[in-house]
Amino acid sequence: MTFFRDRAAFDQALATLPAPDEGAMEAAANRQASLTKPAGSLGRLEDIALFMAGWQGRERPRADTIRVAVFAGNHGVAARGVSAFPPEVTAQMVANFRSGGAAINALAAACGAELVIVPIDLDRPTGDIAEGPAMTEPECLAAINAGAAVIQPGIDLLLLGEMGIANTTAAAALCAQVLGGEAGQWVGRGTGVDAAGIDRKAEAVRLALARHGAHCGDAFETLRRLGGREIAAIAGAVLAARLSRLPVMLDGFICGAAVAPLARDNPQITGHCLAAHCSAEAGHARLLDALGLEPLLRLNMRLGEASGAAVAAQIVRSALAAHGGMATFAEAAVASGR
Ligand SMILES: Cc1cc2ncn([C@H]3O[C@H](COP(=O)(O)O)[C@@H](O)[C@H]3O)c2cc1C
Ligand SMILES: O=C(O)c1cccnc1
Repeated sequence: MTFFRDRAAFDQALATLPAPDEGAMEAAANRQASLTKPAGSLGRLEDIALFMAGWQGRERPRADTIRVAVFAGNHGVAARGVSAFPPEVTAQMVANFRSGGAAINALAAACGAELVIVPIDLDRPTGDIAEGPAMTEPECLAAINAGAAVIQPGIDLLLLGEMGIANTTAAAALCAQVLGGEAGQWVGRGTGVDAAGIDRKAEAVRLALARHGAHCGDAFETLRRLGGREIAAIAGAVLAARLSRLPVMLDGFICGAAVAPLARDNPQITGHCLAAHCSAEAGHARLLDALGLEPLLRLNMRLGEASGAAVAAQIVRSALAAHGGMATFAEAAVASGR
């Protein structure tokens, strides 16, 4: 499916983002104020209900149909020894997702979500970003469109995640490029590399920035040069979701890094996004801060696969259950406060 015909269509969409439905948010806020509880006593659950109301355009938003999309891609930079696992694991984990044995299978089932697995050209790893661009323009556009293709009518909330051995290195490169700072501030242990592995990651990021830094003029070019197929797909899904006013739950460090180039071009892009959690990956807290996203959870997770998003979706469900299901002061004949 071609959602974005060419890169100009992608740029155009990013430049003209729709806003949430203010009328629905106001109606939801009025409803919140009438529910049998002290004002504000459900804390961030109330904010989540208003957020969902605004993007769904409903006073009582729903989280009945939750879709989890996990994108997978392989990375040329893996050859530099930047992951604790070999690149074959990407395809092996895709098989595991399909047979139901991964963490995301269990966690998606636990939150009643439908799981969609999107491997993108696993037998064609991206170029090593330390030596050249990750993707050609058609490859990057195809990956972005593979991401956009998971958006369909009838979804209430979209959870995004990824699988791609070595993708914490690509994510660190994106962060260093877009947000600045030393490579060493953005690289972490990923799947569990040792100190020498972290040094190799930082060196790969330094080489990538030296090669591409001056050419990353916009989001598309930054994703094309430094990203990866699954990362570009996440960016495409986030942007296409926005055009349909579909709220999105971002998973961990790699998901956030996929959004960072978009946010540099248009900071409003995170408006329809929730950050599920702050992962244990070194740069994630700083990245969330830069994106202006307050994570819902801090569970010391560092898996990816949308695992954190699936856990956090339960909080959205709870928020909407309270917002939609509680009685008002008038209905319950409870005296309201002064
Ligand atoms: C068995 C297994 C399952 C995973 N599920 C997600 N990841 C996570 O680890 C990878 C990133 O870490 P690095 O940059 O160190 O390779 C990504 O595939 C990410 O989703 C996994 C990694 C492994 C090994
Ligand atoms: O933050 C994440 O999502 C993450 C961290 C390490 C490895 N894979 C994913």
